Amino acid sequence: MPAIPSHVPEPSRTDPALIRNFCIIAHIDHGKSTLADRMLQLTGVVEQRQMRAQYLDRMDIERERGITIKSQAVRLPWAPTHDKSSTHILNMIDTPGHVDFTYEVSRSLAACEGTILLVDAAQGIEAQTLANLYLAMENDLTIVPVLNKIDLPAAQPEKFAEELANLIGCDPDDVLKVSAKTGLGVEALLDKVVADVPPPVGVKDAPARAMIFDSVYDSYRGVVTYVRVIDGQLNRRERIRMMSTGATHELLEIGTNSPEMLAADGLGVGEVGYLITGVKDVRQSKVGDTVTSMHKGAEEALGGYKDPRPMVFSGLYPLDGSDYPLLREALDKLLLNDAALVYEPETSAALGFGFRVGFLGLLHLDVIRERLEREFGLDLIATAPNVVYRVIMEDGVEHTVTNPSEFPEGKINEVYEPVVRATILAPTEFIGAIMELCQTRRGTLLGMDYLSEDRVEIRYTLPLAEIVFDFFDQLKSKTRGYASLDYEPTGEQTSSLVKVDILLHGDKVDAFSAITHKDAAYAYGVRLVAKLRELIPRQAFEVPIQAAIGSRVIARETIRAIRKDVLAKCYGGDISRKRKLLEKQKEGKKRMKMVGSVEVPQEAFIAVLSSDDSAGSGKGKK
Ligand SMILES: Nc1nc2c(ncn2[C@@H]2O[C@H](COP(=O)(O)OP(=O)(O)OP(=O)(O)O)[C@@H](O)[C@H]2O)c(=O)[nH]1
Repeated sequence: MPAIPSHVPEPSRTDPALIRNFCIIAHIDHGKSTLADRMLQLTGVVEQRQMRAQYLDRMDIERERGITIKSQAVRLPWAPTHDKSSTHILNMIDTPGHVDFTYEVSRSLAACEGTILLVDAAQGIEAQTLANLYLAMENDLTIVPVLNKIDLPAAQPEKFAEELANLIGCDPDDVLKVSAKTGLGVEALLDKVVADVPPPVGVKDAPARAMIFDSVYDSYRGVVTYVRVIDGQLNRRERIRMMSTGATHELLEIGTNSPEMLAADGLGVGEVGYLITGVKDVRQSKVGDTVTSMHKGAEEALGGYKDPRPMVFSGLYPLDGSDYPLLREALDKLLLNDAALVYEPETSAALGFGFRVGFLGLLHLDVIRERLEREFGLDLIATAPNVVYRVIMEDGVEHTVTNPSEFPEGKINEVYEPVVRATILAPTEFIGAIMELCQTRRGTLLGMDYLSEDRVEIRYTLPLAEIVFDFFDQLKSKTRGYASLDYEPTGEQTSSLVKVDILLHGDKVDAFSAITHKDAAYAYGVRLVAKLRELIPRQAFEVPIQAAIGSRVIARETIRAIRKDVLAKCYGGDISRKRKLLEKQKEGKKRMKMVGSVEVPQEAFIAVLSSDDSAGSGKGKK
């Protein structure tokens, strides 16, 4: 491993000609984090003994699941092999690979001039490789194609080099072949980044403009904001202005990450680093916003700022009602670090007090839920995830529905649901199975391209609601795990959607209301009613369970009555035994929820909401 270069240029005074800003885009598990680790090691910024796998993924959940959620930037000094005297500064921006976080990927790309397109040499191009490649092309980035994992016996570097070369229009020989695991070829890759990625261009004497590409809450220092300076410079202690809100802050600290924070006097053209202003909430320092100086600042923001918009909603309820204040506190804390999270209090007749929470997608939902349970010790029930509907009434009044039980009654003119453009990559033998699945999910075929003889890219428009449930699991099982999926929101469409209510003894159970396509309503009703009949114990009176659209019942089951006499067994006069039985019954009652006049065990709610074949359970992540 090379030693740390003796001369590392001063952060604020780096000549832009020596800077290379790049990121790594890859499909999940193709080895981005491992490659980043190797680069940290080779450039000497992390010493061998401090090295731990996935150095840049700091959150526990990221580490356990092996996924990157928050992007990070790190400054790597590198003197290319052919000229050891010119130390360059490579700013590597690690981007999240998952579809829920596409907006963060696109911001990270906007902070770079080049990107490493990393593809697993045993897998080939996958859906996210393509999605990210298109994003990189839109941003005019120089693309450095790389095949990873060439140490694997199953690797087919020649075949996939051809595939990659066809895709981006280069020579197969220009595709670098590396092993992020062993380090083979990684030095050559760093040299190629220096040679191929253009240095940043910006106007040194112009008013400062820096783009925020990440913003992270730190419990000691407040919000740490990651920026790329485009024009001018930002200096320590000056007052800065956030251009989307006009808010001004004092720049308490500015510096670079190597990979730990290193304070500097300022950041100049093309540089990547962090800012600390003492703000306590990432919403005050939004990804995509432009930072400028308060005095003689820039007039025009850098384009592209967009507020994150929640796509999927779910109700979160504490199992133990007395945990409600704790849940509120926990959500407030997570909000500090997550500008995409939205929530508001909600009450459910069946589940009590809780929150309706909005997420970017299913992975985001899973991560938040897991953090609430793990970091705050909460036991939660989550209602089936649903998308956001726009309902226009006959009198022109418009409703935005984020909770199925609030779907308006009365005369409805039109219902709009969000749609996505989905890209599926798979071996050609599965084309039939994939098309069948997409058709049953109300998909419209957009097109199909062959990437090579045996791999195909299929594009569909699909309602988001059909994807958020178990689509990905189904796709995987129908293609023996070979298909990959990516999707991006593309707007909305009108659909024949109805609300199905579930009634217990005539009372609606709000937690089970669902919005479905009218053709799927009957199946949903029948399934839920049958399941509830299995799960709800017999009561002292007969209980009908019905599924209904408005006042029209579409499915029905009945729980027959019993006379529940726990003391019947206690013939004779053994008082202590009687007392024991009565106490046991009292304990059981505590875990019951009353829905109208019916006692429903909490387990029944959990079983229905968490089972795979209900209206969806959040298991469709990738
Ligand atoms: N054999 C071999 N395995 C590798 C190589 N690079 C990465 N891996 C393994 O591939 C798996 C995925 O690697 P990661 O670096 O976590 O992948 P990633 O692309 O960062 O994944 P996300 O963060 O989820 O997007 C890990 O088990 C790595 O050990 C390689 O060059 N050779």
